[in-house]
Amino acid sequence: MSIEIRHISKQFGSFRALDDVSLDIASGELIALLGPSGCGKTTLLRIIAGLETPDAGSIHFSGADTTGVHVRERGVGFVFQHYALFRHMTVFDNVAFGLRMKPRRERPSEAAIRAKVMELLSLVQLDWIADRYPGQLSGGQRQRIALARALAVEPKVLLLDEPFGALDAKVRKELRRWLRRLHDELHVTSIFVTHDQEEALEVADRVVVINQGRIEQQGTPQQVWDNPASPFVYGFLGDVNLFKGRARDGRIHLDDGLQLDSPEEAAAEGTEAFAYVRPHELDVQRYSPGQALDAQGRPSGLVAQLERAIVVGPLARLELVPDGANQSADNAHPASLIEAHIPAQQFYDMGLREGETLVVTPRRARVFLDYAAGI
Ligand SMILES: Nc1ncnc2c1ncn2[C@@H]1O[C@H](COP(=O)(O)OP(=O)(O)OP(=O)(O)O)[C@@H](O)[C@H]1O
Repeated sequence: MSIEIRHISKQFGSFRALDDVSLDIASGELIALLGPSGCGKTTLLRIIAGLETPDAGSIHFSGADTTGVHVRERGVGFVFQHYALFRHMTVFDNVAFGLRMKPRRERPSEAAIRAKVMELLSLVQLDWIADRYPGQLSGGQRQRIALARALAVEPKVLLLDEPFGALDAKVRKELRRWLRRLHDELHVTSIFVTHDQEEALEVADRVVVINQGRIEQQGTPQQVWDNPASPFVYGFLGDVNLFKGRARDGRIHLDDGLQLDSPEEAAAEGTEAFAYVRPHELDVQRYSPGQALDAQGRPSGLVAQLERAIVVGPLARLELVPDGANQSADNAHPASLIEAHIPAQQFYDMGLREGETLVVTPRRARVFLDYAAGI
């Protein structure tokens, strides 16, 4: 079943939680709604479910307007972060609940219910705990049972609101891989709400980034990661270094003296510019006098002190303080920390020490012009 979201707006008092949101979700797709706390993800999910009424706009399931359809009639399954299972019922009875509550003429026989529940429990790989009570399960097992219960009534749409939010990092990782495999088997149109970018990028076919009640960007995980549409998305999808500067003579002059190519649209002289560089996009070399200049005598990199190095596993995270001597005279901004990520092996091979002077050079930068830095 496809879902079409058309111009949805929602206010709570004077607060605008959703502002003209439109989105098409294809049948069988797994979409992640990603954004910071309070951006409106849950409100959108609740409107799709029919638990909340929009002030404006409409929701269509496979082309049919469902705006006035009651939540019970929408064929939606839910899994929430704290969707408590019935504590006094066994795992089996929890999963069977929705089937047993069906009107008599739609209700399967007890034998058919048993077969269906056991099939679902084996799908979530928990058929061996059918007789246990929720209090005897781990958090991850409980969420898998909650998912089996949601799937029992064969929903046309599955809505998951931070389903793994309360679990520890390792279990979360296992469960999201498991959810992805399950989705590949079942192909139920699913919407997954999370504020965790790694989770969204790993699980979803398509990621929809929401900020302050509006969609900032949508695309495959690769598309949004490679080409963030705004400073907000850039900052939200991972660590980033922000360098400020101005457009001059067709190039971007950073406050640190470094020059970058201007973005495609011609930058008006003097326009404020923000260059975003991910920590792994910085080359790091040991400094020697004169080395940080290009053939025209312009800085080719930023001279900075290695203040701290954190080496964990295969990665060395370097915290660098830009060298004031290399900054242009009109620099009004205080030096901020630069973070560079290099392979741990390179760190050891170079024999880097805290306190040394290094040169960092962006291999790639994304420049946004005259744009309030959204991070
Ligand atoms: N019933 C309500 N009454 C008043 N304000 C509300 C109500 N529901 C949500 N809000 C506000 O609307 C905004 C969006 O809330 P929503 O729950 O959709 O955010 P979210 O992106 O899901 O955040 P989180 O990740 O923290 O759950 C928040 O500022 C919230 O305080």
